[in-house]
Amino acid sequence: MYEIKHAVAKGLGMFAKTSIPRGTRILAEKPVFTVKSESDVFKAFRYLGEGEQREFKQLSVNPAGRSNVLGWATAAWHAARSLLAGTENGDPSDTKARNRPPPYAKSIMEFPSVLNIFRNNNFDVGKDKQAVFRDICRINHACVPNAQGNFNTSLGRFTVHALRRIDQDEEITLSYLAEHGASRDSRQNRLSGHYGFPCDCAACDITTDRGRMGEKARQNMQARLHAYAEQAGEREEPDHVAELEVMQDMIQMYETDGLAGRELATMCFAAAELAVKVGSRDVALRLSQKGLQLDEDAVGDDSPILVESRSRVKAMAIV
Ligand SMILES: C[S@@+](CC[C@H](N)C(=O)[O-])C[C@H]1O[C@@H](n2cnc3c(N)ncnc32)[C@H](O)[C@@H]1O
Repeated sequence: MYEIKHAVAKGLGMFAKTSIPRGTRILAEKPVFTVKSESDVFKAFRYLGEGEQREFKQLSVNPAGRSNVLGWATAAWHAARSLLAGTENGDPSDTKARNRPPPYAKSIMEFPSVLNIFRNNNFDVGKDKQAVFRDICRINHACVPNAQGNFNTSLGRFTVHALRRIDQDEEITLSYLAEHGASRDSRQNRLSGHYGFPCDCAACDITTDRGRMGEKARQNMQARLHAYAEQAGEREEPDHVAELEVMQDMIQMYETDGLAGRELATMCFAAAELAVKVGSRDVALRLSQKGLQLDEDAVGDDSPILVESRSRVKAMAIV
């Protein structure tokens, strides 16, 4: 369904080899390794096989990232700790470790580049863990992505689903951000600050009508949210009708901009709950069905996330 090839200035990227319908599971990949914190990265890396280490080292490096002096010092510290605590001469009670093959990477000097690659390529897989994947790590970011990645705990794999139809030869994109209503500046700051790259996606290109319209819609929405929050602060009781209107406008803004996926699904469920509170059962039904469809497209019907969303809708008792 996909191939990995050059994506101009972004390095490599993942492209559709055929037209991919909305909701399709494009891939379900097992992590190369999973860690709970950066200090475990070198250890995890050392226990990869030689081939896997080679593949890991071919993932993209971030020259502008946190490879500064402090970064190198932190890296060296983790590496030294990992080598000193190494199980070669380490804890004799760790029987699992004794049965493992010897680690391949032994040099502290290797660690800064390992950490840089990890930082540039890890994905959250829930329970405060991060993982690195062979193919998924080649998927570039877009602020209005056409696919979404989620960790499916029952499969033990990270899945990527098409959020809309993806045309043949179109680049498959994910969003590295958790929320998408923010202005271009704040998205750019977050992506440069956290991931070290200036985003060049279509939504960030304000030289085009598409980019400008999306930006204007976000700014209007933020002004609306701000005004609503100020009014709400002055009220004694919450005004659920006004709140529902704001949420519906926000949902509409996301949809008009081409955003879909779990964030929008969650907004639909929250708005449906408000609609139940104000007695608009039809609105609640429409919003909750939309939310379930968005979730199913983003995670697939074997995902525990969808099971949870279905229970959330069931608890609204609207059908
Ligand atoms: C997880 S990797 C994605 C795959 C990478 N392009 C490669 O060659 O392996 C993340 C890196 O890709 C590049 N990248 C991803 N999305 C981008 C975007 N929207 N604009 C510019 N660069 C991007 C950045 O260099 C970023 O640090």
